[in-house]
Amino acid sequence: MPFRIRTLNAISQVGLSRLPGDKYTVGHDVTSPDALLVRSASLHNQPIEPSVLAVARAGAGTNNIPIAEFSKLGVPVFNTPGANANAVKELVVAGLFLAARNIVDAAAFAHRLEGDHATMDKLVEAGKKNYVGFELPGRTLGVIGLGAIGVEVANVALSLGMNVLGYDPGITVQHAWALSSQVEHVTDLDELLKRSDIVTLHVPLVAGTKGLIGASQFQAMKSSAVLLNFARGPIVDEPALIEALEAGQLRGYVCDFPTPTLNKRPRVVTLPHLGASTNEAEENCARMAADELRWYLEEGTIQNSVNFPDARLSRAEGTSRLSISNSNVPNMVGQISTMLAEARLNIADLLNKSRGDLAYTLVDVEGEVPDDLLAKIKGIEGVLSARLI
Ligand SMILES: NC(=O)C1=CN([C@@H]2O[C@H](COP(=O)(O)OP(=O)(O)OC[C@H]3O[C@@H](n4cnc5c(N)ncnc54)[C@H](O)[C@@H]3O)[C@@H](O)[C@H]2O)C=CC1
Ligand SMILES: O=C(O)C(=O)COP(=O)(O)O
Repeated sequence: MPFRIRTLNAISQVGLSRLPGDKYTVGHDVTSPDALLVRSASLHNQPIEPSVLAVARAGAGTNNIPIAEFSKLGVPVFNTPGANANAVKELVVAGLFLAARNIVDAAAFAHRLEGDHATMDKLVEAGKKNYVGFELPGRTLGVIGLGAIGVEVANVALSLGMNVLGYDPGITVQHAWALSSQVEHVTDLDELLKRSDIVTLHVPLVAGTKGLIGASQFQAMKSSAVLLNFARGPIVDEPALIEALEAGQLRGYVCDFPTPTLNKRPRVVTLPHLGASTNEAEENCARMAADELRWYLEEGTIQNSVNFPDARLSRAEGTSRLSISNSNVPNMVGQISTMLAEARLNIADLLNKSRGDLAYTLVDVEGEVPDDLLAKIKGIEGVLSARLI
């Protein structure tokens, strides 16, 4: 039976082509899916179908996915780290210039001009003084969040002649290696806010980052500063943002997330969530997400999950593979191996990995695992999901 994958959002064909037709049925209208392949569509407040074994987000942010709910059901959620970072970085660089040169308002002014050549020339010369900007070299950029995107933004800003401050209490070793040593590491968010001419956000939207930039952060910032938000709308407290703009505490706001309140506001530029919308990024993300699902469905391999540990076990020949998700509590492997021993099944290989409250076990068993034994394993207290591959 082919695996059934339901796609939500438009997923690049380049990625979908990694799911061969003889093994996969893929589409928007696939019923009883084994897996969901999603971009930004929200899975919150939707029933989780019992057929779902895995979820892949073709992209970075997983705030549209109820990860805790999927964890309780033993369902890994995958994302595609770094696959769209260059696309976002390029739009953030555009955002720096949009802000520094008043490009959106200036272009709108030019677009509205009417008359013959001579009239327009006069209007241009009279109007351009309203759009005088500033240059980037020597200005300070504060980067909040130094992950795949933040690191790229910080490094490119140095090449534009900017001074760069970086803040990320949870920076990974891998990203610290990729970050230029010329980026000044700041451990106090307020210090970054006080010293920056432009602040750019590159953190995920989670409970701890909702409203990360609020009234007191706007107070800390220079009144001439610009805030860029290509991460997620709710990371900035919108009422506090409006107040800061109206009180002259903030020069401008450039973001990727239009809202009814922000639209058409002076000194606010909203783009329609375009950060990852390049052919290259869409292909990278879709390819990676499709591979992650394929590896998991066909081999039980876990790579780039946001809730489960990485797990890979080379397959012992002539074996049946059990893929088991369980609570990270003592004696789970003991109970599983006892059941296999009682059924006179020999274990050829076994892998057990944990992450937080969750653990994942792959067991290669010599011979066939009967359905009633699989049902018994599923019935062990603490086993969240189990299947035979
Ligand atoms: N506009 C768009 O189309 C796109 C937006 N995004 C957004 O950008 C976010 C970041 O993406 P990546 O860089 O790929 O993710 P990432 O996981 O590589 O990096 C996120 C970084 O933020 C840091 N962080 C978390 N909480 C923090 C806090 N309170 N203060 C400072 N740093 C904190 C983490 O330690 C991590 O290093 C995504 O979660 C998503 O929301 C991502 C891709 C496209
Ligand atoms: O990867 C992310 O976090 C994004 O925000 C990209 O969203 P999208 O896939 O373009 O809907």
